[in-house]
Amino acid sequence: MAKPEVISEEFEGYIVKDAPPTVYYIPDFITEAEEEYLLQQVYKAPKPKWTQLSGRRLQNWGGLPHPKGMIAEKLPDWLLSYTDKISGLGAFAGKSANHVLVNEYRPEEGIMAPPTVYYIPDFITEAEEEYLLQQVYKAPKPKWTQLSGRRLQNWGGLPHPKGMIAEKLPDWLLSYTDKISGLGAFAGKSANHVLVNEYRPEEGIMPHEDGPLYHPTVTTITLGSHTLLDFYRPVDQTQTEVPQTEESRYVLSLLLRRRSLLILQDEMYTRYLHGISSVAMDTLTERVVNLSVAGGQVGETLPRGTRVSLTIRHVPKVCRANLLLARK
Ligand SMILES: O=C(O)CCC(=O)C(=O)O
Ligand SMILES: [Fe+2]
Repeated sequence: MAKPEVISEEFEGYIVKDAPPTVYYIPDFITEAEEEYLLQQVYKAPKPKWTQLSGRRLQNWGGLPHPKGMIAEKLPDWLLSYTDKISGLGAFAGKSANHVLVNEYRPEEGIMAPPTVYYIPDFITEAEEEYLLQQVYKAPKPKWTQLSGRRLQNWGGLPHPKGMIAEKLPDWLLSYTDKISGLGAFAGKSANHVLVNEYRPEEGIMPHEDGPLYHPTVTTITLGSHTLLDFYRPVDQTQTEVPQTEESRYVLSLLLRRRSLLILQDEMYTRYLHGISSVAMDTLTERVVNLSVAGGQVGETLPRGTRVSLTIRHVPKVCRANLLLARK
């Protein structure tokens, strides 16, 4: 292999041998005082600057990278002096760094996400399913919101960028949300929000992302009927030659049987869109990746009944005053 281009003479001694020839590791690049200063600045950032992921939390500086172009924001001075120093070493081939990600890992945390899909068949019993359906249909009519293709109930408060005004979950939901939180689905936090969706046959939900207001874990209890939850790659804005149909972006499906629990985390949640197609019957294919646990044969068709799903989540941003009221 050709001798790597050394970005700056003074680093020649720091090339990591046996690694791809583009790795430099520089011990004591900053002093102890600088380390302390940078940590101070990181922890001085306002709370909303942090995004909690499972296994780490992060701050994004400089703008959100996007296929169509980042809407650049000026880096704060405390970062600029370091990014300029590193750019000055030629690390970016004469360009300047304009983006910084701050990651914080506590002991036992890490970036290697654990498997991100859990499917638990028969998470609840038939009696529990019946009880939950009864409670859902006992809710007063105004609790329902009719959307095209489904109707829903919102419990726990309305998630909002400024913070959710939390409302206490009713006991019939709390026993299940607590059970799921107890499994560690929300990295030690407790679920505080439940969306109830009702789909009749031929109803569904367009491929979508759930957005940044939720902890990156979604857990779903399925009641009444199975469905297929489909995953899609987002539209690739950098690729314009070939039209990107829904079909070409389709990745895989999960069969959600009634009484099952689905736990989706991180990548599955942040990288792909999810949706349910508006059909009366589902045909199982080899792209349904959990057939062996969910039970089903490729080629089999399953007629849909009315499905009620409980989408259980943790909304990290809650208005403080109401947090106290929301507690038992
Ligand atoms: O019903 C489901 O399982 C999915 C619901 C969903 O994706 C949502 O409400 O955001
Ligand atoms: Fe969703």
